Amino acid sequence: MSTATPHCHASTVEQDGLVYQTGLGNQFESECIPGALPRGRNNPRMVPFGLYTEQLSGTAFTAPRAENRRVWLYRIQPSVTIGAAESLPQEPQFAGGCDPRACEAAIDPLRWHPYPVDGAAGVEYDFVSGLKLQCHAGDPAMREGLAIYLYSFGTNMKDLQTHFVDHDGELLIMPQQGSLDVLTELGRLIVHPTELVVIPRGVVFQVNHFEGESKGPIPGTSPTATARGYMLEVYKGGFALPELGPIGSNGLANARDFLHPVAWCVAQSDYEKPCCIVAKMQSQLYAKSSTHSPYNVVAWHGNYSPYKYNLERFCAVNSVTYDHLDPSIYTVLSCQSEHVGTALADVVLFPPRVLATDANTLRPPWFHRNVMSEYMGLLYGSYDAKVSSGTDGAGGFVPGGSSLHNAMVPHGPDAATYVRAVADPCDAPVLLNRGLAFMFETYLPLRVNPQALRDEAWRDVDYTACWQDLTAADFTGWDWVNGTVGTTREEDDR
Ligand SMILES: O=C(O)Cc1cc(O)ccc1O
Ligand SMILES: [Fe+2]
Repeated sequence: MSTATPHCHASTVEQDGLVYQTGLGNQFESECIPGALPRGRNNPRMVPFGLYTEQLSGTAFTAPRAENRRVWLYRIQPSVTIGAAESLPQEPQFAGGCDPRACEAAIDPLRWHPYPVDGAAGVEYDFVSGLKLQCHAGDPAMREGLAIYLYSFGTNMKDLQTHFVDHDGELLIMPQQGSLDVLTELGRLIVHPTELVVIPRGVVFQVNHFEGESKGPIPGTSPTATARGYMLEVYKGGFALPELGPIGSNGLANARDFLHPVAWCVAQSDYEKPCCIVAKMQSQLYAKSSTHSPYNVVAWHGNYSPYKYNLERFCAVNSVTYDHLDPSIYTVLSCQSEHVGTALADVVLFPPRVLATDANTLRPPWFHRNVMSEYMGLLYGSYDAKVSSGTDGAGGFVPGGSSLHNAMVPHGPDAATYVRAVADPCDAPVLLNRGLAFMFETYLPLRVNPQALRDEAWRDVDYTACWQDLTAADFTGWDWVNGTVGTTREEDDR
């Protein structure tokens, strides 16, 4: 019999000097002052240290157990002590001068360069005022739909003493350039490019530049540079891991790679400082002034918490025989609609991977028209369906850029990619690692911010030219009258 002491690995990890709790969907608990978290019950009359108990729910009380999300917060003062709200002018936040209801239908394939923020002007924005609505569907008042934004900022929210809370939706933020220091009621997360962070509906948070070393594939991004990236807001429900079906119980994004913060409370000396909480409700912005910090949660337990995930941990599955499969195999997170298998929003990754299909498979994506709308972004490098992209200096689909192929809108590989792929003998598997692209896919047709349609410095107005060199299949000499009559098909013509 072994006499060795068994090792128990606590399910926490350390990164950038912070501790995170691992998993997704499990019940977490954390206290930043020992003894602050009540044991054995949720709302004792005598709370340790005289803290106040507050429950924050993310689903209806009666939602099925598997979907039910809520967190118990033990805080210095309850959230209701924050002052009354005053409405703010609609502009410039969230709309970039555009009411989501004023967004326009888009029927052509669309592509954008990174949002042009000129140096000095860009620095003036913080995360909230630097949000630019790009596309939108549905209505937060009906809890149906989503919105897609770009963000860019040079100013820290902490320097303005501002915080943000979204009553409308769960937020998924993907930095493309510049690491983020995200402070939330439940704790702090450092988020680097190639990671994503999810902020549940109703959680107060603040986004600042990370003052440590900015990581990710874009080296040398200094803390004072403009940070930029993408943000997806779902008006209904929240994100969860996709079902795996016949893939089995492992693969794609593994639950243990999701990192949740530990309780983090502002020091007593910094607590009573006036600040402003910007709140969004039904696409309208409000300002609430507070005499104290919202980061006063000393302990919490539950399963409704922000989290981050490193996209480089994604375990991709693909065809190892023939044919290019549907991109749903790369789903990281999904926000389902009532219709089983149909997403309000899928977050899909195109990770570095081996292409191992046989010699008679066209390796890039096929031409297609999809009932779902496809919004794409590029985190670094280039994307395999677009030769005219990335580092060749020719513009096209570049890091920080984006594209939209709305419901049923035709698209596919550009002409240069197609010609190159047909000529490729595909006689061996290849490692495809030229970049990292992602897609937000939704069953709703999207409407576009009119500015995003008209701003010629932002929109890539020549996008559709990339398909114009696809020449017609050549049937010269074919007898159209008699040619097809009575022809038989070879049985196995692969
Ligand atoms: O349009 C795109 O580039 C995204 C995409 C990629 C793919 O491999 C298959 C289908 C698809 O929509
Ligand atoms: Fe597509």
